Amino acid sequence: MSLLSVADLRLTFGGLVAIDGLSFSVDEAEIVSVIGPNGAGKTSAFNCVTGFYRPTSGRITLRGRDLPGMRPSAVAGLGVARTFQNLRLFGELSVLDNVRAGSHLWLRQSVLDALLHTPRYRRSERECTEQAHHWLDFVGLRGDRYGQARHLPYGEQRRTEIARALARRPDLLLLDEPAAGLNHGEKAEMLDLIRRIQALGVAIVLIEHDMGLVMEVSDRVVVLNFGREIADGRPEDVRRDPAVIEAYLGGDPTAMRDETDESDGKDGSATARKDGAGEDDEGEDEGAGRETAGRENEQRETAGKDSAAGGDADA
Ligand SMILES: Nc1ncnc2c1ncn2[C@@H]1O[C@H](COP(=O)(O)OP(=O)(O)OP(=O)(O)O)[C@@H](O)[C@H]1O
Repeated sequence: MSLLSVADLRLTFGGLVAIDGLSFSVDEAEIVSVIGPNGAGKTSAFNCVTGFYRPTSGRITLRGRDLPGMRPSAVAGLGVARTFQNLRLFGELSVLDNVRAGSHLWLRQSVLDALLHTPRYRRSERECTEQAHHWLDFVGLRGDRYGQARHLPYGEQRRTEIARALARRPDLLLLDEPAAGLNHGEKAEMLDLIRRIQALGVAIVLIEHDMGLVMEVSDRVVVLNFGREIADGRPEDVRRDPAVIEAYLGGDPTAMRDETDESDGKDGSATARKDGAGEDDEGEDEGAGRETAGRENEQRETAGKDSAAGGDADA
């Protein structure tokens, strides 16, 4: 049985079909990348798996257990952790406390324990802090872990978010554009970190625009275009698939080469550039319109979730 199974997933927002019949599975300790142009439905798929969105139809199961309808906290409790495209750290809290927030899922203490500072409470708090240090070491955090998270450089904040997700001890980790905004050296470190997470036995679903990283690290690649799945296979097969080259890269086969050497900029992806979906191109083509709509909706979603879901910022 697969760890995660997504079958015929469909998600609509009014008349807009964000996901149109997506099916894929992820085995234990496997790395599956989900790629596609801006607005293809990648983050929406993550949101369906993690309980942030309720799919219109289709099935999502984790070790055979149905997920749709569960709250994000319940999905997290089953061993699914995620990071966000736009970082969601608690900026005012220390780096360490951000990661401790991930470990709290495992604490065995009651409100009474906390109020009375019982030995059990002190023991579990100590364990939580040790765990947080462990995961910060694991991700290779160099910055000050006692300072406020918002003062860390961007790349270090990304590592902190991954440390917090790992502190939940997930079986499945969903990483939404972990290399976005990183420079060349940081991307190489991210690749190494993803491999080390896999070596722990954790399965990873990766959304990433950096084709070099995707091709290097993935066991399988699923390609989405306008909500539809157009390919699912090994990286070397997917990069040669004519449908992928045509739909995703505008017919330019060289665009799927490792481009990490060519651009270190934020979202330095051939996809973003080649399909003309830049934010300045609003209304020029369908892709641009979808991206703009996506950003606006993401902001709405973020605002809504942050207030509605409370602790879901760390879900
Ligand atoms: N909450 C929402 N309300 C309305 N439409 C939404 C919402 N969330 C996503 N969409 C729409 O669904 C489509 C897919 O968006 P999604 O963010 O999943 O794409 P994506 O592939 O992750 O894009 P990107 O690479 O830019 O992050 C877009 O057209 C987007 O505008």
